[in-house]
Amino acid sequence: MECQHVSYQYPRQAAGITDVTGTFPSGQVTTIIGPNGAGKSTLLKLLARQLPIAAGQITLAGQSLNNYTTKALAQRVAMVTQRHQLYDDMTVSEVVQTGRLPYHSLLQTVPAAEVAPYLATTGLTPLADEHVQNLSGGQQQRVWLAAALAQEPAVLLLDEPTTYLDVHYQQDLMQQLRRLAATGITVIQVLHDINQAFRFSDWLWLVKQGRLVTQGRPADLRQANLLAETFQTPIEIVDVPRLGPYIVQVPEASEN
Ligand SMILES: Nc1ncnc2c1ncn2[C@@H]1O[C@H](COP(=O)(O)OP(=O)(O)OP(=O)(O)O)[C@@H](O)[C@H]1O
Repeated sequence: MECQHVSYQYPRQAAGITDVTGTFPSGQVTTIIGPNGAGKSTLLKLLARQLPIAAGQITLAGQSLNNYTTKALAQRVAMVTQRHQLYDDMTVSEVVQTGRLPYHSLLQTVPAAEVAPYLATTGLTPLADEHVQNLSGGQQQRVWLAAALAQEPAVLLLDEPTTYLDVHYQQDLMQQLRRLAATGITVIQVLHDINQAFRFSDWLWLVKQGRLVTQGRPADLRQANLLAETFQTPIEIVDVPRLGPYIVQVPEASEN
């Protein structure tokens, strides 16, 4: 997936995305990082075609995103959604069945057995008949992931997927995303934890004020100055035994 000179502006707002050109390597995990309000979620929405680009082009497999029919796009691009009230009365299995809609005409015609593999890979098989509203935040997060995987997408988009997860499940999810990427899925996520981003990504996008500051491999972007400039806060990189380089935010020079 690629962005070429992509711009977008929210109606009657100065904020948006300005002239973004960059790549999301196939079969790899790309993480978009940057300060609050930088435009990370907006970028994901543009990649999912949930917002119309004002200028430039986004391409998927060499084709403009705009050339795909809604159904063809849903068979290729899936966004792991945030919690949605619409799903409250549905069972886990039913929500995951919605992910199969791009391949069927009606939800009623999606065979329940078709979602078994997605329930299994997300560890949800024992919860298949539970109502989504009765699950914990972390379990619900896995339901949204399973529904997105049921779309059999080439590109999987995730906006802050670790939000409701404890440290154990955060790590679990990051490893699962790496495994999905190894199967050929292009994973594109937004994370706030920059150390997690550096540790679990193949490729990083640094965004600030609606622009792509730079993109590259984590090892190449792990620079205190670059990160301090992007996040507007003093940053040092320290070496943690058994973990390696770790990015820490340090007090301003005037603080004690
Ligand atoms: N629906 C909207 N209408 C108008 N402006 C919006 C809308 N959504 C976001 N914005 C503005 O666009 C800019 C980018 O927002 P976006 O949510 O993409 O940033 P972000 O990098 O994901 O931020 P955060 O890290 O805080 O989640 C912000 O200035 C925000 O106020």
